[in-house]
Amino acid sequence: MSDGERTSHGGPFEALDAGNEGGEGCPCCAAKPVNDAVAGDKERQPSSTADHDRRDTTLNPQHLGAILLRQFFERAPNATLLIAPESGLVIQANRAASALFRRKAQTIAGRSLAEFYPEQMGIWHVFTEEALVRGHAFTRDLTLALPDGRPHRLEHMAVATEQDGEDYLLVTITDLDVQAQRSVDDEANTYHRKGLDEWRRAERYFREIEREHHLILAAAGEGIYGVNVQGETTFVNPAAATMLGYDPAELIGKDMHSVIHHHKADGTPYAVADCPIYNAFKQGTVKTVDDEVFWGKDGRSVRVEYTSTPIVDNGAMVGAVIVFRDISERKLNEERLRTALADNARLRERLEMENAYLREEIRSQAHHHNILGTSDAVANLIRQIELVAPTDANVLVTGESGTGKELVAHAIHRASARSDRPLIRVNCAAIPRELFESEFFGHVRGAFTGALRDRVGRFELANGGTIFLDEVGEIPLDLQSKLLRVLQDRRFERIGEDRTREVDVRVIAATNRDLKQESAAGRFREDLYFRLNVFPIECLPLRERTGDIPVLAAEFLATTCARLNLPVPKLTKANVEMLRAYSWPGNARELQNVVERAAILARGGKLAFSLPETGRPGSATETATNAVDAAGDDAGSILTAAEMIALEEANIRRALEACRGKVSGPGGAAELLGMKATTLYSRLKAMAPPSEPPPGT
Ligand SMILES: Nc1ncnc2c1ncn2[C@@H]1O[C@H](COP(=O)(O)OP(=O)(O)OP(=O)(O)O)[C@@H](O)[C@H]1O
Repeated sequence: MSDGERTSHGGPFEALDAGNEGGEGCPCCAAKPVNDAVAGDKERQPSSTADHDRRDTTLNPQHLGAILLRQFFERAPNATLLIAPESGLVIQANRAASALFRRKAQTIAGRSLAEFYPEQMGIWHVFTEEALVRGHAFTRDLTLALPDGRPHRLEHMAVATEQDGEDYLLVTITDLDVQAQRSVDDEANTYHRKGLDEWRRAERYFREIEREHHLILAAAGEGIYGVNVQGETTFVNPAAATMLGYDPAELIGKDMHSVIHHHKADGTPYAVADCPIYNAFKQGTVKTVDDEVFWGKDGRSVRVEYTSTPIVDNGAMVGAVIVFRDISERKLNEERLRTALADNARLRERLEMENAYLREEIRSQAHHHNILGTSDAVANLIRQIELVAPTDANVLVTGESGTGKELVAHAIHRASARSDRPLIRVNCAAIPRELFESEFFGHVRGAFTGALRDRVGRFELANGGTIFLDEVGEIPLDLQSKLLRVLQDRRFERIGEDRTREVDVRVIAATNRDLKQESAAGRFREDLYFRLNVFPIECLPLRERTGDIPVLAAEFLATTCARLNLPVPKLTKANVEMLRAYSWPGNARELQNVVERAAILARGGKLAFSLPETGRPGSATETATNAVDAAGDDAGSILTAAEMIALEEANIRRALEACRGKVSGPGGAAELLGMKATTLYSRLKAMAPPSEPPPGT
């Protein structure tokens, strides 16, 4: 069969094609246009059957349908063949088929399938049979012999129909590679679209976050600014700008250190190299500074605390963010509080001191009277006091208990240039060993258990005045060295405090011990002894200056009666002699007690002294009493010093017997004798053993 014969083969579109080239003889050419779409093509030069069809203006619906079908066939994107299965000829091929077969459509129509599918006709038969039987079929077994020789993966799909007793197949050929590529492209498109959407969403999200961050930065009460690695400001929040009195625009891009951080609070220049903000990103560490100044636009300094945090981007340091707070108000309040607390502490100390002074004042009232006495001893004593008082020399007053040592200390202080400052007495015998240091030098709160608050020591209280260390021989050895230091250097520290305090104090010490002997025995530091004993004053016992007894007795009687509002009884010569005859182991204090008791017990203006029992017959005491009795109002027999000592010792022994050997405390011999326990102990030490009979017995 020739090409010309093959193209003349009829088919479903044959009626449309036959004799219609150029539109001649077309039954619908004279008809009116059916629609604008078809009419719209009129202007185009007809070049094909389809163009001719478009040019038609009057078509009946069947004709139109046929034309449209033909056009759809022509323009279908897949290669499509109209096949007569019985003859195995291609009746028509569309443009896509022409493209696939790499041949003009006209050269495909009318040709045998065997030309295009050589050696595959068996597959074709099976395929067409199936399509004819089932109405449709598809296969991927057929391949095309194309000029490029490239294997094409194809899918053939056939739909069967019948016309005028003839079977026809419409075979659509899909290039599977193209289809696969389309799927890939489509998938890629989908991904692309999705990615684009995702990206837009992320962009929106970040825009939102940035907006929120800006809002947060703007709303933050703290000043926040950022600097790049050159130290130039990259952003400033409104709070920072307001605190420093700038407009944010004035700070952006400027070297922040030289604008706001150029000097320290004391006015010295602040080198950039020392600036913690710069160091934050140079060293990659966060720096926190709790008290520095930033400088405002108007030149005023703003006290700030700030944190400089390095900003790292992709492993590289890109700058720092600085968050700061104006602490001027807080610092002011802290300073006010500190001042208030210091004032409070000062006030408390002053009150404490005043309290101590007042207590001293009350206590020293007892010593307010002058040193009395007509004896040479008292005259000598007063001379010594007058001599030493104006100097600042330390004084060591020695003497038995009750001989007037404290009275001497007060007299020296009163007559000194320090008299307008207090005299502070410390009874060293009354301080528990562990409290010595605190008592002397004070302590700070928490220095030891029970130190609930700061305490001023006695040395500090006496500053500018005099400290009277009564019973100085009782100071423990370990504290003696500290005492020596304050005497030498005039410096000391409160317990628990590093601060060294200076003090200007005159020291008057008193003791009934023989400190020389004590230091020889290693119980008292020799250097301290010499330090204290710059000017020694000895107070003689009353028994060695009995001439003072009348004056003292009269004074004690007068002051007692005045104090107790009693009539003043007459102190007779006999009374005086009786008093002179007694050995007065308790010295003036004992005399004072005896006189006081007698004043209270006086009947009808007559004094009756109740002196301690004199002891056994023939004893020195008895002798003394008898001598006084015998003398009446006249001067009687006088006891010798040895007799007096014997009398005193006998008296002490009797007191010990009466108290069953108890020396100190309530009901002890010291109380009975009217002397201090420490004095009694030193007396006992000096006494002969009890087996030895006292002289004169
Ligand atoms: N010469 C004196 N003139 C007036 N009063 C005196 C005299 N001597 C002592 N007294 C009085 O005797 C009492 C004891 O005196 P003071 O306390 O001064 O003695 P002391 O030696 O310090 O005693 P102690 O060693 O027991 O502390 C005081 O009331 C004091 O006024």
